[in-house]
Amino acid sequence: MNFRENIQYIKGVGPKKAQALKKIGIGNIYNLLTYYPKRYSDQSEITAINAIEPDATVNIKGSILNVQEKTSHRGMKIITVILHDGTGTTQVIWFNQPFLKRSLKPGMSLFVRGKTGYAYNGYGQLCIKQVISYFLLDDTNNNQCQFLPLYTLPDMIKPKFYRSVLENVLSTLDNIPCALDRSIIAAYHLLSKTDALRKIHFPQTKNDIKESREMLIFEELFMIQCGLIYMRKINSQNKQGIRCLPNSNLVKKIYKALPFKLTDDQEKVWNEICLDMQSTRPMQRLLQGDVGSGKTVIAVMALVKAVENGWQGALMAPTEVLAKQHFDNFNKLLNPFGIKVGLLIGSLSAKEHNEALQYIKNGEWQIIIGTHALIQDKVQFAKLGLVITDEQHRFGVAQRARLETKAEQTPDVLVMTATPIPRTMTLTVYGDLDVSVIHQLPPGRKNIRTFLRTKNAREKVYQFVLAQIKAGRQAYVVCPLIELSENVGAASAEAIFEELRTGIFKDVNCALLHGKLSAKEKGKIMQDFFTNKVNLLISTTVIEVGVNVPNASIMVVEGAERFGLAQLHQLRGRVGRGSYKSYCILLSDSKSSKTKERLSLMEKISDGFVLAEADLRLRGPGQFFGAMQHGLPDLKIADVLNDTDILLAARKEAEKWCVKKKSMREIIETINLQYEDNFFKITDV
Ligand SMILES: Nc1ncnc2c1ncn2[C@@H]1O[C@H](COP(=O)(O)OP(=O)(O)OP(=O)(O)O)[C@@H](O)[C@H]1O
Repeated sequence: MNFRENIQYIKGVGPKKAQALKKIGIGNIYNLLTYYPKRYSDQSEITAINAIEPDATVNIKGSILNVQEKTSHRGMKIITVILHDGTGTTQVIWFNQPFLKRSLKPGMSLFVRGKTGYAYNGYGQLCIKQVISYFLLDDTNNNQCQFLPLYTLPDMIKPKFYRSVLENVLSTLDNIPCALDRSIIAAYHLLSKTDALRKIHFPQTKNDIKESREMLIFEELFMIQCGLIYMRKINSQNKQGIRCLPNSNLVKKIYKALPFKLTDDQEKVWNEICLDMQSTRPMQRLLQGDVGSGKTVIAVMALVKAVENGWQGALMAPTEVLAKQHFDNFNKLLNPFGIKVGLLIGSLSAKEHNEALQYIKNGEWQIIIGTHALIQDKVQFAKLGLVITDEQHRFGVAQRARLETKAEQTPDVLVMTATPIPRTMTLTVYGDLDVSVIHQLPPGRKNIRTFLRTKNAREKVYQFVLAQIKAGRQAYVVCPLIELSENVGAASAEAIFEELRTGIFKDVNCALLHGKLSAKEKGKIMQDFFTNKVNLLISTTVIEVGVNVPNASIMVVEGAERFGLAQLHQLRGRVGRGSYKSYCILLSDSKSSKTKERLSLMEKISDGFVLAEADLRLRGPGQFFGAMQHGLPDLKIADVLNDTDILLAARKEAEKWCVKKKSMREIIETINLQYEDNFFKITDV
């Protein structure tokens, strides 16, 4: 069987349905097999119609008494089925699926899983308002299993059809590539891959679901670990890295010129980096440190070390605001020592841009700070020896790799992140890197006092902000994006800006910062904020990463419920960066007890790692990972938080297997099949 065969050619699919399936990532047969059910509906758990409660998800079974089609005043087709089960009758409502009128007939028996609510018809009857899945009970296909797999499918693809396609493919399944060797399958008492795939899609018992999940989770985590270990091996063994000498004059002078003494953690990390840079093995290191823990100074020292050894160093920041900030700070510190620092960002004029390219190419610039602009094809370095990416989760692994390829010899790579990543996840996300962590904050930092308040307290909160500003401090007000689109977010920030600027803060210099502004405008506003010309900065999350204004001591977050904890912690890290007592006030009117619980963790926990762990537990890895844009392929079935035991076992096996070159070929074939060559891209085995 050719697992890469286009799904379009499977019996019954055709071009239109294939297109719809492609949108959810199913382009070929292998994708189809590994598109796993989101959940299972236990069909034996049937709710009697007279026991239905509002706002619940229920399974009901009954016979159809009547099928009606209506058109709403907005032109939407509504199909209403009256279903009777001996205890009572209820309506089941579908929108815009007029074809149901033909397939559902009085007298037929129907299974429906759906959300309950009150009908819009004015009589307020309880009904099934949102159908999740349904099928006719006389349909033998569906009657067979107690556990009905539920998939997220496009409207056009009906669950019944989808299952028939799957059944068709599974019935002819042979020789499916499996990353796990027979000996691992036996040692861990796992199902064979073929059995696991059959049972995950067509389980007969609860145990089938459990066993098939175990096998597929093990295989998935094993593949990710093999990929990461292998990438690291290729980087470290086959490539000759550059070798720096032990620290000499320049590094020592700049170390002395720092306005503070490094913390013990900073010292430890600096030593680790020095050792990496002094070895011929290319450095591949992740530097994790909580917000404000002082990672930047470590980056500066590493860049200087590269320069002292005759190399160029590049630092790639996630935003122009941040690149500019680093550029200004680095220049202040390094210019007196004759080190040339340059800036390459998208908003340079054509002339400046060309000059920058020239200076990078001829080696005049020794340290180059930039954004994504650094990875354009046009950028050529004279002698790139060190690549630092700041906030790597905003780039992908692939982008990091692109910057590395701009060097003739394999450069040293340092990835910095302020997103505290729980330990179990570091292994999954950054399994290809060595890890250094700065836990300590610089001395003298005061805890940022955090409060959760409702909108009733808003007036009082802003009075407090005003008092702080009058005392000479600066403040941030962060507004959420209403939709995912930055456009809409700008509108909401705009409204708050207008309200504050013309109201309570009418005598204060306010500015509005959001993603719709040009990079130049953004730069100007940030400059005015750095120099205290602007006292109150109203902003969307553009300011989230890295901005360092020690005089800013208070932050108000509007609509705090819209942010994840990790993100709130990042935002909060913008204050408390100097010696002033600092505050973060979260405004939220959310009624949800879960949301309140989540936000109140911010009041209690100041350690970013502890908070990230809590966030992960509350929101689940999907959203946590989603927000991080980690650059790894989405896990198809494993959940790194709950599957920690399997993760550790898989890691152990992966380490053993990656030593054997011969067996790696098969594993990598499966990896490339599962992730469609778009993550690991391993060809050279
Ligand atoms: N050892 C130290 N002693 C005193 N102050 C320090 C020390 N290290 C760094 N700082 C100062 O602490 C502030 C935060 O440092 P830095 O910007 O490097 O943090 P960061 O880890 O990059 O934070 P973020 O992730 O939020 O960008 C800066 O003003 C910096 O000058």
